[in-house]
Amino acid sequence: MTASYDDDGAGSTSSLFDDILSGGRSNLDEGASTSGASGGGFDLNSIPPFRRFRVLHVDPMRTSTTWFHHYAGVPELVAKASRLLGLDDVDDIRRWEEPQTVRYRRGEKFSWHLDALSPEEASSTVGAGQRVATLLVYLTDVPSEDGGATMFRDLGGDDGPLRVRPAKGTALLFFPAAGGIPDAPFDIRTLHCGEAVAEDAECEKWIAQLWLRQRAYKPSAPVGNEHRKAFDAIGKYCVVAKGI
Ligand SMILES: O=C(O)CCC(=O)C(=O)O
Ligand SMILES: [Fe+2]
Repeated sequence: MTASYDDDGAGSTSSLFDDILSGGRSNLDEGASTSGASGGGFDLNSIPPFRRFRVLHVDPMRTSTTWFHHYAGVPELVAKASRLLGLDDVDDIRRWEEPQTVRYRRGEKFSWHLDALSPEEASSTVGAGQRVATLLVYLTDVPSEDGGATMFRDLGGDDGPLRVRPAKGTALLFFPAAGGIPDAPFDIRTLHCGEAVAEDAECEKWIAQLWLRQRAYKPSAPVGNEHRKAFDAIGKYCVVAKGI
């Protein structure tokens, strides 16, 4: 279930992680926004290297913090994710939801949940349909004593849930809506959580994540985010996208 996210020559993966990390860590408190792309008296979209959109979760299920990115801000990530999934044309690249970066500080977590969307949302003929793949890239190492594992309740053994330990540069790919009970809109075996980072942890947990939908997805954040604006940049990393 885990896959190495090593580069195959298309660019430096570690610099991608480092860019996300430095980009995410600086400016963290410079005007968070709950509902729009600007806040704190300036436009968050203007902050390099990634134009970001921060979501403050009101849901106690999730106490971490999420930033939404322009596709054009993380073309290497989108390109490599597309290659990993075998997506080979423009219409498929349009299926990605907004790339996101998530930070978990001490004590922060994301409780048990399914990534698959509700039957109503998934079966609607308008919109992008179901989430068919989750790609989660670990941007930091989190040692086992510091918690922070991605845990799958039903995929473990006698010792409890399957625990995927965050290791910088690795990725976790799973399919929230494939298989499982016939005709069900999700696979219950993918029930998972982001374990709380220990209260005395020395490190933070950072991940990047992407969700792939069945059909073309219309991004809602940050303002002005569009797949097509990233096509040229994606083409630098993704051979199949070069014909765009
Ligand atoms: O942080 C994790 O390990 C899991 C995150 C997750 O499941 C999600 O964001 O949907
Ligand atoms: Fe999830």
